[in-house]
Amino acid sequence: MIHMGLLSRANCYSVRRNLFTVHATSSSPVANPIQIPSKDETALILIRHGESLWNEKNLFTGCVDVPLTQKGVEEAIEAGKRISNIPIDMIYTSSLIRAQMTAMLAMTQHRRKKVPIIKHNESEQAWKSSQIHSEETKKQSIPVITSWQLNERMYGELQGLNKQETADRFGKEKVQEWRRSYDIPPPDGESLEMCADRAVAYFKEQIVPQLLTGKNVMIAAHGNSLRSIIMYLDKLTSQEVISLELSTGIPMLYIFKDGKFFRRGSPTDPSEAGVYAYTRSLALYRQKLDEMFH
Ligand SMILES: O=C(O)[C@@H](CO)OP(=O)(O)O
Repeated sequence: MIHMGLLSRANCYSVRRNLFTVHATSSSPVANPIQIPSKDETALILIRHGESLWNEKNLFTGCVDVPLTQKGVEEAIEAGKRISNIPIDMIYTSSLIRAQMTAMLAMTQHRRKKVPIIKHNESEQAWKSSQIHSEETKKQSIPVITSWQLNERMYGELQGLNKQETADRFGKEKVQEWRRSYDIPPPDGESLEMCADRAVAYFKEQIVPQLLTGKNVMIAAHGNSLRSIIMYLDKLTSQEVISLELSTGIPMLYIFKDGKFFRRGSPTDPSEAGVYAYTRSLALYRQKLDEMFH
């Protein structure tokens, strides 16, 4: 049992990180600590970007394109170590720099040392100009596809506002409703449902076909675009998704087998790809810690 009163700030942080890599319910421990998918399986890694400069300042960020902090850089490198043994054939990121930085920094740690290369798809000319003309070199590279559909939920008129000040002004409940409810959008912004309409559609149309052809995929994206994808993968209800909280920079692993997704839960040590807080009690615990330190 953890006594929060006894925890120093530093301890709390590490407890929080460990807490969110442990799944409190279902999935059994993974027998193989390296978690390499077997032949008829492919890996899907989801990772929320590391801490950004606006996460640090506690500002609503949404689609504003803010880079990582030093801590975010370190989180991305740490995440890379956790997944360094898992094969990756394709990377999808949002069009925002914090997700792209996270993917690239994580890949610096990968055992296979393949080169992640951004495929410029903004125009036919850009695509053509970035072609590689050696099959051998292609084999040693990992295509990185960037897409706005994986961007963070657009936070509308809240973008740039301080989260605490907004809660003081509009009330904690209202702000929590904007931040976590499924279908209530913040003023002039996207609800999670609206974000899911583009992110999950993109996942089904673009990413699932890659998994079906045997490619191992990593997605580096955002708190809410990933919450919507996880909601789809884990068949969470609009009520359940309210409690789903994603920490920055913790990679999560799914195995795709026979057309189905299996979440790899309960990692056997803290250096492995983990899972996020899925239970209401863990989410509430995290909220308490957030309130203590923000
Ligand atoms: O500000 C944002 O864009 C998001 C993620 O940092 O915030 P929230 O925690 O409300 O989803």
